Parts: sequence; structure tokens; C-alpha cells
Amino acid sequence: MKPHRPKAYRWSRENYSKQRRYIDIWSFVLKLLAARWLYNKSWSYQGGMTDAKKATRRKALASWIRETLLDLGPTFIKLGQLFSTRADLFSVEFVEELSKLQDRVPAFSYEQVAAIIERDLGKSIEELYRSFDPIPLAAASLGQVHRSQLHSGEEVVVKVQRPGLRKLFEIDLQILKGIARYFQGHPEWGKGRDWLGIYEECCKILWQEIDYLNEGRNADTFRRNFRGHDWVQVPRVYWRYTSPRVLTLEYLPGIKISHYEALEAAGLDRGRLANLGAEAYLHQLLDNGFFHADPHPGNIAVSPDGNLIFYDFGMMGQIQPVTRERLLDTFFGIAQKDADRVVRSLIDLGALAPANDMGPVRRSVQFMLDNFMDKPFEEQSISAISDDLYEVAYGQPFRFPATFTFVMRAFSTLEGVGKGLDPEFNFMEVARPFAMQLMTNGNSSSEAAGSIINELSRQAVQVGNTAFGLPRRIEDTLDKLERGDIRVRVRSTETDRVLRRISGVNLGTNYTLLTCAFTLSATILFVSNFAWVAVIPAIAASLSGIALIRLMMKLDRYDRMP
Ligand SMILES: Nc1ncnc2c1ncn2[C@@H]1O[C@H](COP(=O)(O)OP(=O)(O)OP(=O)(O)O)[C@@H](O)[C@H]1O
Repeated sequence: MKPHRPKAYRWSRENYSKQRRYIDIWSFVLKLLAARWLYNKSWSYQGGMTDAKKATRRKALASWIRETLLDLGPTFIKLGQLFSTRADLFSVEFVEELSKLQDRVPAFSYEQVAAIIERDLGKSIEELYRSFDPIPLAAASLGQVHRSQLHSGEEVVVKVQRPGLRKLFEIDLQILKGIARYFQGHPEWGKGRDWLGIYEECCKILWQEIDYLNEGRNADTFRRNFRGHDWVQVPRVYWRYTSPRVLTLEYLPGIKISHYEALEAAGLDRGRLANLGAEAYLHQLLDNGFFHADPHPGNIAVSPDGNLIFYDFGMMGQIQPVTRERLLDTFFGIAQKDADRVVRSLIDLGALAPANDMGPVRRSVQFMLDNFMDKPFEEQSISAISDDLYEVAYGQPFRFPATFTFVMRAFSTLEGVGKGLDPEFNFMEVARPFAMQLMTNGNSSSEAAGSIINELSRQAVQVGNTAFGLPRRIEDTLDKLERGDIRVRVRSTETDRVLRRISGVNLGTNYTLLTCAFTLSATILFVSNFAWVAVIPAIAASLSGIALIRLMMKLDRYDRMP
């Protein structure tokens, strides 16, 4: 997060109207839907549709989305960052592109900073601080950080929230609620997806992130949880100089954990840092259940004496003890390759929606277990595991709660940073003592512990002797037969009619979209005093509207057919 060249974003203007915002956001959504519609139309590809061309188009669309989210400002930048963890909702190109979403917004002026501090803390900057650097140390979409000094001589940083953020959030979230409702009601996209639930979840996270009192409390809890670990440092909060929009913290400078050369130049041991990073996260997740949910490398630094410094406690995840127990159950299910147990525990966790026929999900889980458990434990990469898990989630009735995706993201970021610090880094190596400790501690039965150890030794034998593979495969096939996992193709007139109806409904959605898009374009042109040009989209809107009515009449006839 660096201060950078200013750009006149519309959302940062004083006179930016609610109506204009409405148009900007809906135009983005409609363009997105139009692109999605065109994506499967072979005539829209020059020289015919191929997988390579589709992939190129997906990539281009994903990068356009990233750029537009940046233009739409703070709410959308944050949402994009949040969605970059939802591989269960979007395909890999979009997730990759969204995870590159960096805050790239202009810093706000010192006058605005001074006004916010004075309004919130009731005193002027001069009265509160001995010195205050008017140039921010860092500027992001939600706020910026200034170095300063208290009258008592303590070096601090002051994090000040971007002006007008609350108002912008209120407007944006109201518009987004309409969009979530639209998706929820959609016959295709609404199925198996809880858009309104996701919307509520996002609202909660966004509001929490702009409450600096909440961030201060989180920092205090986090510091308490690491009391016994002097290799982790968390800036102290100066509560007398803190309000919902102003956060004063102890100044703790460090080298960013991703600045590998700088770390090396400072004589720090990269391998040790990689292990400490992993250990710090395992401690958060497994011992406390309270974890840093935004672990991008910018939020972790290393002090000159080699300690880890954590910044930014706006987004924290909380794993309840009961959830931890269920996670353990999933963990044991995975170790025993017991898809039924895994599916059951995922339902208990709320990560899977129970459905009448869990067969396909169970099959996918079994496939995943068979695939990654057949490799030796050390070779398994966290990101491969989470990719596989997302693969199962995508297109299935999965409802990954935010906590789950946060955990996944924390792990894969950490693995990336770990490998960057030390190419030999192996997350599983660090995780193993923790897993062993869990097995011998508290909640887990010795039987379960034994079965994991058995499983691990079984794998070791399997790796050493591939000849064991053949009987296992035969056994697996017999198993599958026994479970009735056989697919039968049935063709009937009834099915055909349902299919015809589904494709009719699809076409109807497209006509609706076109009508909306043309009507919107006509309205925009009309209000912008291009009344004559507005006639063209208006005609197009009427034509697609007529087509829609005709299609609905046709669908109605199908329904009444014997
Ligand atoms: N206590 C501190 N001491 C020294 N530097 C700090 C401190 N707190 C924050 N910084 C610096 O400011 C940067 C931004 O801080 P922080 O991440 O808390 O802000 P943010 O507005 O939440 O940013 P983002 O949303 O991009 O994470 C950090 O990456 C770090 O370089």
C-alpha cells in the first residue's frame, strides 16, 4: 500500500449523487451479465469458439472486473478482496485476478485528516501530538497511516479513516442488496447459492472493518493470545487517542515479510522466519481460534531482531470451540479417507447444505481423498489441497462460511510466503507436531489418533511398493459398485420437455437482460441530452421486450401440453 499518483475518481467527489452511483454500479453489473451471456455464444468468437479463446476471454473479463472494481472505489475494492477467497463461487481466473486487487487510490489531504481527528477526539492535532507527519506512510482504500509523536515522547502511527466512507458504504450496500435480491430470485444463479446470506456476511465484515475501536480491541486480544511468544510483536493501542475513525498505535517498524532480499541483507534467517510464520498461524487457529483473516504479506513484517510484527486487525476470524471440534472431525475423516464422515462433518460445520441426494458430493469428496491421500504426506501442498477442496465446492451445494475461506486463504498465503522465504519450506512439516499434539490432547479419541498413525504408515508402505496399488484399485471399484455409484443414461419425452423449458427460461433471462440494458442505455442517453440517439436503444428495448412476451406465451403453451 503506497501513496500514488492522484486520479479523479468519481466516488471521491463531494457532489457525487446517489442516482449517479446507482447508474454506475448497475451498468457494471449489466455489462458483466452481457459479457457472461456472450461467453457461450459461438458467433461472438471470430473464427469459431475454442477452449483457448474462451480461456483468453475469461482472463480479459477478469482483468476488466478488477479495473472496474478499483474505479468503483473502497466498497468494491474490499468486496473484491473478500471475494478473492470465494473460489467456491467463482472460477479460478476470477479468483486469481481478484487476489491481485491492490488498493490504488489517492491519499486524502492533510486538512481532511486534521478535521477528522479534531471532530472525533475533540482536540486539534497540535494539542494531541507533539509532531505529525502530514505525508502518509501508507494510503489505502479505507484509510491512511501517518507517523507522529505523542507529547510524552512515544513514537506512534495514527491511522485515519477516509472521509465520507460511512455514507458511501450506506449507499453502496443498499444498491448491492438490490443486486443480491436479483441474483437470489434468478432461476439459474439463485439455485444452491445463498446470495442474500453472502450479502449479509459481507456487510458485517465491511462495517467491522471501518470500526477502529473494534480493530483496537482485536489488536489487544491478539497480543494477549501471544503473551507467551516473545517472537511475535503487536503494536500497542493508545486508547486515549483512539475513536471509531482514528486509531493511534505504537510505532513498530519492520521489513515486510515479502521483501526477501532486504531480510537477507539485514542478516535474518529466511528459513527460520518461514517456520515462525507457519507456527504463528497454527497457534492462532488451533490454540486460540482467533486469527488474522487478512494475512497479505503487507500486514506482516520482521523487526530488526528477527521477531514477527503483525499489522491491521480489521478483519479477524473466530473459530468457536465447537467448530474446532468439528474441524477435527473433518480432519480425522480425511485421514481415514472416510468420505461419509467428511461429508457429515462438513454438514455439521455448515459448509455443506444437506441435500436429498448427497451421492455426487460424496463421490467428489472420495475422489479428492483418493487423490491427495495417495501421495506421501510431505508432498501435499496446502494450496493443492485447498484447490481440490474448492474444486469440489464449485458447482456443488457448498456454502463455505467466511471462516472457512479465511482459513484457506490464510494457509495458502502463508505457504506462498513460506516458499518465497525458503524454497525448502514445507508447511506440513511444521503442522505435524501440532496435529500430533491435537491427537494426544483433549477432544480426540485414542482410536482416531491410532487410525491416523496407521493411515500415515499405510501410505508410507504404499509409496514404497506400488504393487499394492492394483489390488487397492480393484477393491475400490468393488466398493463403488457396492455403493451403487453407477450412472444410467435415461432419455424420455418428459425429460426432453423439461430441458426445452429450461432452455426457454434461459432465453427469457437473456431477453430480460437485453431489455434492461437497452432501457438503461436509452435512459442514460436521454438524461444526458442525447434524446435522438436514445431512440435506437429504445427501439431495441421494445423489440427484445416483444420477443420476451412471445417466449413467455410459448412457455405457457408447453406447460399446458399433456
Ligand atoms: N504500528 C505500526 N508501526 C509501523 N508501521 C505501521 C504500523 N501500523 C501500520 N503500519 C504501516 O502502515 C501500513 C498499513 O497499515 P494497515 O494495514 O493497518 O492499514 P490499512 O488501511 O488497513 O491497509 P490495508 O487495507 O491495505 O491492509 C502497514 O503495512 C505498515 O507498513
